[in-house]
Amino acid sequence: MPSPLLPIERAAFNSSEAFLCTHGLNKSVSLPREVFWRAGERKRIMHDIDLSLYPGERVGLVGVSGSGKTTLLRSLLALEAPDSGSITCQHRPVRPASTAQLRWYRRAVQYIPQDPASSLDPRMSVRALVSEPLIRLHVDCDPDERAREALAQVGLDAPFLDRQPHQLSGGQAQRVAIARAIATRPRFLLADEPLSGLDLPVRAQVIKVLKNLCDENGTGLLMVSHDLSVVAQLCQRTLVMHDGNIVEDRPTAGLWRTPRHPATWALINAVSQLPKCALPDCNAAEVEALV
Ligand SMILES: Nc1ncnc2c1ncn2[C@@H]1O[C@H](COP(=O)(O)OP(=O)(O)OP(=O)(O)O)[C@@H](O)[C@H]1O
Repeated sequence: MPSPLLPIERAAFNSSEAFLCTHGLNKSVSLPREVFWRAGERKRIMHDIDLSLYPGERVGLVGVSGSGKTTLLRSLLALEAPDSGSITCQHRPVRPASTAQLRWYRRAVQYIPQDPASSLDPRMSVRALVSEPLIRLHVDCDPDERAREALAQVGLDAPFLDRQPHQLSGGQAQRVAIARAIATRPRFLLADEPLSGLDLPVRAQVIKVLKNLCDENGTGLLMVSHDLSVVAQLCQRTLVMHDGNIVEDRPTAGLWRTPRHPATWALINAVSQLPKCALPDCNAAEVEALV
């Protein structure tokens, strides 16, 4: 009988077609010169990254600081150009380009920023913030109606439409940032530490919102996080980055049970206590046996 600890296995995703793929992504940067007459050395920050993201899956991207997570995320967002390799979304190439050229991609793949306090324009109302991507990306809909719908999906009711960012709590601001990202009804969300800076109860609330959204809308999620316990609560699959390489790419529960790379060990050891029932599809006793 299969263990209830095993969430969706990799093979299950392979049966459907990948939504977003990278092939052989490489990027290097120049390090500062040590002496002025010698050129600075180059450091590779992405090494031959091959990655497939499947519709509706929730994937965590973890790794210590400087391992290359943000560089990969920014490349997937077409905000940064790799030195070599390709990114495709449903077989269409994705490259940094003008807003007009990338309109199709921005509608399909949206970004949830780390810090809503600095990402939400303080002069705009929640209504304007959530409907702005709809207008900018020429989405065929009533922006006001879609903004209400997106807000309702993150558990905020209509009176919030007329508030401004300074009238929101941290958790409400992050939910507005999520509403803004889902307003275009994207197929995939790319999130950079969306829960950092939130206290534990608010974090649990936002995890629930994200999980429900992905389940109800069939939206996929790739979430960068330093915190493996957050990834364990939300993601069926985890990618571990180390020195610009993806060193593990496995179902989250398997990764916790039998980490294969020292970088994964280090991350697991950094989590002092995993909340009960944190892993998707397993019970409290099994979680306790793991930690
Ligand atoms: N434009 C740049 N010039 C020089 N070095 C860079 C540049 N961009 C990134 N780096 C370096 O590349 C490495 C990877 O950076 P990146 O921000 O992708 O890591 P990260 O895993 O997201 O880190 P963190 O978790 O701290 O955000 C780091 O050593 C960083 O200093």
